[in-house]
Amino acid sequence: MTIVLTPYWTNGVQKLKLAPQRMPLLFSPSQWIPIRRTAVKPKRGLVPPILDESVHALRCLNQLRSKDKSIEKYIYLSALKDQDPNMFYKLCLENMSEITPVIYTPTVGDACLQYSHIYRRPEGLFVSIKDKGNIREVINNWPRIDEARISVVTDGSRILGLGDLGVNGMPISIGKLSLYIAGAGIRPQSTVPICLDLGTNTQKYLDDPLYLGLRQKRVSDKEMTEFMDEFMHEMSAAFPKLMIQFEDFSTDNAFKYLERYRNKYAVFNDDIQGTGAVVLSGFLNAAKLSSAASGQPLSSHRILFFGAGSAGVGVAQQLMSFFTLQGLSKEEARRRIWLVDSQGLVYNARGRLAEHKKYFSRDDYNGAPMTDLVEIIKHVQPTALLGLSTITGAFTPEVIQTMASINARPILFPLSNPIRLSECSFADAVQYTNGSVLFASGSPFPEQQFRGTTLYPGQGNNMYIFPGLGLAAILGRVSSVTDSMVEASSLGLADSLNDEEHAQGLLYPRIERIREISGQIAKAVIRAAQREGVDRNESLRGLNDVDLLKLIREKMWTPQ
Ligand SMILES: NC(=O)C1=CN([C@@H]2O[C@H](COP(=O)(O)OP(=O)(O)OC[C@H]3O[C@@H](n4cnc5c(N)ncnc54)[C@H](OP(=O)(O)O)[C@@H]3O)[C@@H](O)[C@H]2O)C=CC1
Ligand SMILES: CC(=O)C(=O)O
Ligand SMILES: [Mg+2]
Repeated sequence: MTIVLTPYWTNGVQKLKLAPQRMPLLFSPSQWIPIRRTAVKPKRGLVPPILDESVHALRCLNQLRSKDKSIEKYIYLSALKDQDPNMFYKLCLENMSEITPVIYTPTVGDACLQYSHIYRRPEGLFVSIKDKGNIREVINNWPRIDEARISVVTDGSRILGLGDLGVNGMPISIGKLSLYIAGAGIRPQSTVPICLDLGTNTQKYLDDPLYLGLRQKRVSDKEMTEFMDEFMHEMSAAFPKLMIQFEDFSTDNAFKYLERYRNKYAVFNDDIQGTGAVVLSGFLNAAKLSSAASGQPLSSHRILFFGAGSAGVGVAQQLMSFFTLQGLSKEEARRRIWLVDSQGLVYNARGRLAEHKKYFSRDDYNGAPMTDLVEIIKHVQPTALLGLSTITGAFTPEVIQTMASINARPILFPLSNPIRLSECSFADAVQYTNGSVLFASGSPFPEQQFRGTTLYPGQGNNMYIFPGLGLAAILGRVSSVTDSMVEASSLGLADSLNDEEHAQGLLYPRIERIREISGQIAKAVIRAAQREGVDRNESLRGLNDVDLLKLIREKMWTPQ
């Protein structure tokens, strides 16, 4: 333990105090300075004579656009957020569709891959296996404990579809929280990005002299569970008002720790539940258009998942409610879903299966393993093909054409991230279905011209869900995040398409409307929490819907 000069702010004035610190001056200004600091009038002579805010926004935007490489844009925006958070979030809000792909997928994937090389300054909290037994001490170093409300926690073991990146996963926690702030007006000082360092099994990083994490293989399951139990206990003790979002844990641990903590703490897994909710929402809109074209009822849809990890199975679980909402029983809903993993079609007679695949494993097929996707499509006759496999280009022209040959409007959702791992591009989906495709991808694709018409791709990404869900958790002071709350977020999103978006055949609303949408989602989620009795903010219970929505909007932080 060392004694260091710790900066703090009082009445807009920076001061220093002597304080014991484990991590001396480890925090960037945007984390320890109250955001209102930029409102303090600078002294004469310390800024240029004419510094108009709106002109300065244009100046920042021009600087951003002058960079050729996405990673350079990421680095620029990261510095801007550190130096002038108000300007950063103002730019985000005014240019959502341009900036989201830089601070989030796909570019955040590159930022993670290169994190140890592009690293400039500390941001977020690192808790390592070496801290086991003393985790409270590390957490107590966080400079704004009382203000913390939302944390995104990753262990870096499955970052997007890029594999085990170890401590290089920190930018995913940072990026998700930037979207919480931009998308739902969570106060910046309420957010806590966390990366757990439990080692990495990626040799390239262990050999990299610049790697920022521990040089050791991942710890055993037993040691990780002991660590996680201590971490969760200390987090809830230090931050009693915090909701935790688990992000990009490898599939087995994603399911394990969600089940272990979901009834004890306010936690939610973005890859299982957030992805499930966003896909259910887009699927509800796509299925209506598909059924209108085929004349078949909504309940007759058949969904084939290519990829059966945390995301694939999480979405499959959530899509059960698509069918139960149409009046089918759970068993009937289950039978309308098929999974494919790296060994092909998932069915009981195939042999031992991972626990998370068992529920959807088919008992109506006993033949030889079926591994060819075209053959599987011909066997299943799906109306929808969803990709969560990390296999680039798995939806080949033949796969897409086969889907088009059996459906008037095939639903194709290649959802793997980042963009280079997408199962197909929007251009291919349009070309090989003759423009009939109902499309959503995990990362954004450009619109396409087809026979004189502009066709728009959807972005089926959990970024539409978690900001509103998190805002609801904070305002409703929920004790846990229930399945009904997750479903409510999905239905709230599905309902948020406006007339213009409907007319353009969109499956998701335009990202520019994210604040409005997050407000609607937050309202729906708070109502669900109230119905289930997990809300602890009694003052919201007496509000009618109009007043609740008004209050939600008033509570959103806005850059000054
Ligand atoms: N759009 C969104 O909002 C989100 C997208 N995702 C994306 O989903 C992807 C998957 O994530 P996650 O589920 O956690 O990852 P996993 O690695 O756990 O799952 C991948 C799945 O794909 C299967 N698979 C791998 N190779 C093949 C193959 N050749 N043929 C068929 N199936 C194959 C795996 O099979 P097996 O089980 O046999 O190993 C596994 O079931 C990632 O790219 C991630 O970015 C995740 C969350 C949100
Ligand atoms: C979007 C997201 O959470 C993922 O790809 O993991
Ligand atoms: Mg994720």
